Amino acid sequence: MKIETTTLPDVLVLTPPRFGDERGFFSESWNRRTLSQAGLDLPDFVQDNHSLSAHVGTIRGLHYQAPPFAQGKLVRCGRGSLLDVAVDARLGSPFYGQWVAVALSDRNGRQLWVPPGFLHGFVSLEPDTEIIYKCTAHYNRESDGAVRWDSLGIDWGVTDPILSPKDRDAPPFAEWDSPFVYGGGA
Ligand SMILES: Cc1cn([C@H]2C[C@H](O)[C@@H](COP(=O)(O)OP(=O)(O)O[C@H]3O[C@@H](C)C(=O)[C@@H](O)[C@H]3O)O2)c(=O)[nH]c1=O
Repeated sequence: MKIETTTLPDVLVLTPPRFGDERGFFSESWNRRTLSQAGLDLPDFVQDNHSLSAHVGTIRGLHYQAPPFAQGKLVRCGRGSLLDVAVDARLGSPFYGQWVAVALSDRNGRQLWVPPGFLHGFVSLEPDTEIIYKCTAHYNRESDGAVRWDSLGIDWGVTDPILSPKDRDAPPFAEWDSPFVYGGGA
């Protein structure tokens, strides 16, 4: 298991080994014990999500659930490729408003750990891109929120993305009241 840091210290890139043979490959996409032995103990996961973005340039994000339903997410790409983005939204954090973008694909097998207190979003880079992610809290519709994708200077590589109505109407980061507090156990 390869564990890499990013420019945001709490956001990590995990790459489980793949065992390739003439059939393809085998990989343990999640193994609590292996991660723990590597020194990383993530919170418990209670929900797995899977979505398909049919077209290149689909952006989903930037999303969050407010406490006490804040979610940490372990994200990977099941098919195609995507640019996955995490934004530190914890008031008082030295990295507040900073973001990291990591390319995840079905080829590179990389996973992004997005902790609670971070906004999450992605753009699809290929048709029929599938994202799969484990969550540390259940979906709670009333706590679900979004921040405008283009309000943080993130280089998505697209200027006219496909968006849901919710994401099109989301407030810009500067006009949004973050419910997350640094060190507040978001
Ligand atoms: C997120 C979610 C949605 N839904 C329902 C609500 C709605 O009817 C339908 C589609 O929801 P959305 O438009 O919010 O789906 P989507 O835009 O894909 O939202 C997701 O985006 C990524 C970036 C995330 O990080 C996720 O946490 C989630 O916010 O699915 C659930 O039933 N459970 C869930 O956990």
